[in-house]
Amino acid sequence: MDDGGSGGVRLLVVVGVVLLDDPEWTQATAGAAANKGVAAPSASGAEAVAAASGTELGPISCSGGASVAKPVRVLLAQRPEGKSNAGLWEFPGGKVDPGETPEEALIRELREELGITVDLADLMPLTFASHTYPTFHLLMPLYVCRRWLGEPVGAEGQAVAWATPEEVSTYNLTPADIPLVPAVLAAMRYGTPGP
Ligand SMILES: Nc1nc2c([nH]c(=O)n2[C@H]2C[C@H](O)[C@@H](COP(=O)(O)OP(=O)(O)OP(=O)(O)O)O2)c(=O)[nH]1
Repeated sequence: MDDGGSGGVRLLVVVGVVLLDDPEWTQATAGAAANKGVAAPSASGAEAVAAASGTELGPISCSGGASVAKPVRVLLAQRPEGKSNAGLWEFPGGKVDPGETPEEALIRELREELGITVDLADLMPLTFASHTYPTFHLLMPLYVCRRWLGEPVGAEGQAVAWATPEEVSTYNLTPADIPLVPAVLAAMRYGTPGP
């Protein structure tokens, strides 16, 4: 088959997640989460991650006794030294192993990388990345998740940070992730269908 003269491409399938700490969603579904025995992200946990990663929390200020709503935030992970794209930020996830579905791979990666447990029903497809790197072509389905069990930490030593919509574009993202930003911001600002 004609491959366009490129000599063939090595396709790498990776899954990623837009993990959202969404205070409005958490309030709206706290009962449902409790019924399922699955914890929605707690503010204290998110604050702990932010503190550990040196990230400033978004504005939680009080004026005349009225509290200002906390912003929705997305979890970004920094690629460690010694790996490709070291120092750049990405969405948590990783490669799909042979015999795995993308969702199985993502659930496994999130347990290994962040120490959290995610239910298949809480993974909503958002968009995908399709990007040519020098040695492979990356195809990455990107999911949204607003509910998980545990507090996300950089379980493999990687830095993690919670970013507000305004902060997302201040992070140096991997080249494949830059075109994903509008869809991620849309999910943060306007929500996505699903649980
Ligand atoms: N998980 C994840 N990977 C991404 C993103 N953007 C992006 O270019 N990638 C690339 C980086 C890696 O080459 C590959 C992910 O594979 P991996 O998470 O198993 O990475 P790895 O460091 O173990 O692999 P490698 O770079 O050593 O080959 O996809 C993203 O947002 N999330």
